[in-house]
Amino acid sequence: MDKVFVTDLRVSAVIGIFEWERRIRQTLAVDLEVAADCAAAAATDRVTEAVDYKALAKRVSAFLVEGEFQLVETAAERTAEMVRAEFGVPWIRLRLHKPGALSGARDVGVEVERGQCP
Ligand SMILES: Nc1nc2c(c(=O)[nH]1)N=C([C@H](O)[C@@H](O)CO)CN2
Repeated sequence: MDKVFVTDLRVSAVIGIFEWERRIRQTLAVDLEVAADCAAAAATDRVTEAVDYKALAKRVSAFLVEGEFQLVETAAERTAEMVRAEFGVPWIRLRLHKPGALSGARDVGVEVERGQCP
């Protein structure tokens, strides 16, 4: 299966369950992979035949900023749903990191995988 991926996409967003977290922005980092037919894009050499990683990153960033989610689970699940619907991809794996959120740990987060590989 071919994939298009974006790694370490940094987004500054409201995220968290505590009252103090609702008043600030924190960094989220997103790694995502989506199933894509790279041969079809390569055959035409046109981005219109590809999953445009620039458009994908822009939309994911805006979605996370607008969402103001509490849990990283909710943010990951809703983002995966949105990408599948709007970009027409049959499969996605998304890791959402909230670096520095846990004292004593470098990173925390979740990984979700949704849909079927073609
Ligand atoms: N499984 C989760 N655990 C926790 C979350 C979360 O989103 N998913 N969030 C928090 C707080 O917001 C934390 O990041 C700030 O101290 C705690 N546990």
